[in-house]
Amino acid sequence: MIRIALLPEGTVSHEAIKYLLGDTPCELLFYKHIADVFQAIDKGQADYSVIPIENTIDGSVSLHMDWLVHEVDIPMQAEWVYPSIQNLIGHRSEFLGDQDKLDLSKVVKIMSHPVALPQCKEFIQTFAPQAELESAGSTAEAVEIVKHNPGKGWTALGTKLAAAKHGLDILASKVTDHDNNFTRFVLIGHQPVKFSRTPEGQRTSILVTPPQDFPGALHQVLSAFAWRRLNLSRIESRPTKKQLGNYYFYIEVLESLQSVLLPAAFAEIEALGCHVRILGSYPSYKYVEEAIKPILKEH
Ligand SMILES: O=C(O)C(=O)C[C@]1(C(=O)O)C=C[C@@H](O)C=C1
Repeated sequence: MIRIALLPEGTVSHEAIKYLLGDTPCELLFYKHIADVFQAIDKGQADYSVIPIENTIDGSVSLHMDWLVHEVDIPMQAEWVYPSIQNLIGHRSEFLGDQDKLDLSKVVKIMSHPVALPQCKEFIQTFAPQAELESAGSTAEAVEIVKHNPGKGWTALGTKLAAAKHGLDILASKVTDHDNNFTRFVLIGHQPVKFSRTPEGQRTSILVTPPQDFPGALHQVLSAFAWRRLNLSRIESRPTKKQLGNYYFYIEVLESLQSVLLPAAFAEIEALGCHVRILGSYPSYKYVEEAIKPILKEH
C-alpha cells in the first residue's frame, strides 16, 4: 500500500488528498510541520508527500516552492486543485451575547495557517476587526490549539473536518472572501502513480536559470515555447538565494515530456546558456464539484 505524508488530520491538505485518492487504498501519515512532510520521503517514512503550492487569493505558497527547489530533489507526480473552505471555529459558549445570540465582538484571537488568514480578510474586518491574528503550522493545528485553550476567546479558521475531530463548534461557516478559493496541490515522489480519476491533461514543470547579465533572457526563453505553440500555465520568478538580483524562472507547460516539442524547446533554452531543471512531468487531475460532496458530508 502506498504511504502518503501530509499536514495533520483535518487540514485542507487532508480533504484534498481524500478527493484525489477516491477509492485508491493508501496509508496516510500526518506531520505537524510542512518541513517534515517534505522530508518524510528522504527519510524512507513515506512514498509520496502532499504539497500545497498555490492559492487563488494568496498566490504562490513561496515557502513550499522554495522547499521544492532548494531543499529536496523529488519529482512532481500529480497535480490537482481543491477548494479551500474555511470556517470560524471555537467554543460556542464563549461567544454568546444577549438572548444567547452569537456575538463575534467577543473574539479575542483568530489563529490559522498564514495562507488561510488572508483568504478571510473581509470576513475578519467585518465581523471581528478587534481580533488579534496569529499564525499556526496548519489550519488543523490552529483548531487544536483553540481546543486546548478554552475560556480565552480564541478561535481558529479551519475545516469542518478539524472542528468535528476536535469537538469544537462552527461559529460561522464558509468565511472565505471568495467562493472560488482554490488551492493547487502537487504530489511529489520518486515513482509515477495513477488514480482512478481521469486526468485532464499532462503538465511539465521546469526551472530555468539564465546566466548572469543576460539581456532579454526571459523574452528568449519564452520565444522557445511560443513559436512551437506550447501553452504555459504558470510562470514565476524567484530569487536564486545565491546573489541579490539573481532569479530563476519557474515555468509550467501544458505538455508531456514525452512529446517531441518539449525536449526540443529545452535544448533551445540550454543553447542560450540557461540551465534547465525538470521538476516533473505529471498528470493534472480535473476538479469535479460533485466528487467533493461525499468528502464534505463525512463531517
Ligand atoms: O493548513 C492547511 O489546512 C493546509 O492544508 C495548508 C494550506 C497551505 O499551505 O496553503 C492549504 C490550503 C489552505 O488554503 C491553507 C493552508
